[in-house]
Amino acid sequence: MAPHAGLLTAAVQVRRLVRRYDERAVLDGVDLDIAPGEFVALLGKSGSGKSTLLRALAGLDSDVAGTGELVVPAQVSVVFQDSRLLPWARVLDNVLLGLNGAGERGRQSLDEVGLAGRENAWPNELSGGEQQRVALARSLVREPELLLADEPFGALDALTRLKMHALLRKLCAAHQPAVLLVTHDVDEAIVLADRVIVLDQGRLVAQEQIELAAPRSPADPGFAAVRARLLDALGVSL
Ligand SMILES: Nc1ncnc2c1ncn2[C@@H]1O[C@H](COP(=O)(O)OP(=O)(O)OP(=O)(O)O)[C@@H](O)[C@H]1O
Repeated sequence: MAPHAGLLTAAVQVRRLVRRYDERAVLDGVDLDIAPGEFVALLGKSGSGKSTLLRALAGLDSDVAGTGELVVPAQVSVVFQDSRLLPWARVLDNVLLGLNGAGERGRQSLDEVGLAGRENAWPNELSGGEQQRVALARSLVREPELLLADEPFGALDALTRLKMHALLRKLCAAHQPAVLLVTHDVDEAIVLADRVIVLDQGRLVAQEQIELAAPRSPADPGFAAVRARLLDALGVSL
């Protein structure tokens, strides 16, 4: 049996990934597999290397090349904390940026994120939550095999964030991308992910398979125990 048999089916395969800034290893030998369609949430203290890892997977950091193995699918979409919409382009044009002749797909994507009828709006006419919905539509219209999300709901109020959780769950069920979601919010990670991983000083130090039935809520039996284990891995004592 070849040592890599089985990994052929992984959407993401990272081995011994290292990223240094001025000799300091910010990613210090990261190994990570994400299966097709698997939703992985990444937790870690501020400065632990979460965004650095996401940027490496997004192909936005050429300096990690050659340090280890980094295999990602051809189609990768990224969503950030701010929507990064072009202010001078209408909503539909933002969704379709760079895609020719895909107007109908763009409209469908906007419908999927609850923005049917807003195709001709300008980004500054939308709320922060609506702008993030456009960013999700822009990502998903490309049918990514991997969706990378760096605190996509971090700037939203608590109620909007809950709605966005439900939306993201629905979109992931429909499109089945592999997902890596960076978040500071332990409950958000448990509610959304199949698996939660914890990064500390550039190393993956813990992981937790979330077996709780979906849709999940922090009030569910068993939720508090998972949260306690993750907080422990994060070095937070209550
Ligand atoms: N361009 C850079 N030059 C030097 N150091 C950097 C650079 N980018 C990131 N770092 C350092 O790498 C470390 C990890 O940063 P990173 O942004 O990945 O952390 P993070 O876990 O995403 O943090 P946060 O939760 O605060 O967003 C930090 O100590 C940061 O100062």
